[in-house]
Amino acid sequence: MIEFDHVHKRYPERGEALSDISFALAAGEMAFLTGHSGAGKSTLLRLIGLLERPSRGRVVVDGRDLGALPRRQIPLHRRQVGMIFQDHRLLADRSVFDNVALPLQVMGYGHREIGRRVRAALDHVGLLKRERATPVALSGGEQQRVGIARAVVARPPLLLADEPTGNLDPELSREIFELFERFQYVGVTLLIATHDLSLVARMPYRIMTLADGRLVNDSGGW
Ligand SMILES: Nc1ncnc2c1ncn2[C@@H]1O[C@H](COP(=O)(O)OP(=O)(O)OP(=O)(O)O)[C@@H](O)[C@H]1O
Repeated sequence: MIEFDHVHKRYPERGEALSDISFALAAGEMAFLTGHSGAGKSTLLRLIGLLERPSRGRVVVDGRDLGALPRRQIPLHRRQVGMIFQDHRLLADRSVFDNVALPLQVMGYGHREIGRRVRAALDHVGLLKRERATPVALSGGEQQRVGIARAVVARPPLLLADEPTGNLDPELSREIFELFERFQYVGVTLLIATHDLSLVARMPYRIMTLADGRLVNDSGGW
C-alpha cells in the first residue's frame, strides 16, 4: 500500500528533515511510527498524503507513483488517504454530524447517502447519539473520535494518524488504539505516528523509529 524508495526531504531553512528513507507497508498492515520531537514523523505522513513532495526518491501509494501523478489526480489521491491529527481540526461552529459530513459534501454525495454514511461512521466510533452536539460540548476523547469518523466516512483504504492520542490520558488513548485495530480487522491499512511508546510496545504491531530524519529501527511486530 505504501512504498518509500530512498526518499529525502529537505527544507531550505532547515536542511534534511528526512534522509534516505526506504520501507514498504503492505495492504491491511497496521504500523506505528515513533521518534523524538522533530524526528520527521509528520513530514513522512505529509509525503504520503501529498501535502508535501520529496526532494529526492520515490513514494508509491496504492500503486500510484506520487511523483508522476498528474495534478488533476491529486484530489482523488487525497480522498483515498484518511488523515487524523492530534488537534482533530474540527469546525467549532458546526455540529458533529456536519463535521463528519464535510468530506462527502466536497465529493458531491447526495443528501440521503451522506446521512447514511455519516451515521454509520458515528456508530463505528460510538457517537451516534451526539450527532447534534457541537465539538465544544464533547470531551477530548470524543472530539478525537469525531475526527476519526470524519477521516473514515469516505471509506479510504489508508488511514494516517499524527499523534492521535497526544492530548489524551492512557485510558482514552487505549480506546483510540482499539478503534484503529477494528479498522484494521476490516482491511484498512494504518500508519500511526505516536509518542505513546508504553502503549504501542504492548501491541503486536510493527514499530518504525525515526531519529534525526533517518529510519533507525523497524521491528516487524510480534
Ligand atoms: N514546513 C517546514 N519548513 C521547514 N522546516 C520544517 C517544516 N516542517 C517540518 N520542518 C522541520 O523538519 C523537521 C522534522 O519535523 P516533523 O514535524 O516532521 O517532526 P516530528 O517527528 O513530526 O515532530 P513532532 O513529534 O514534534 O511533531 C523539524 O526540524 C522541523 O522543524
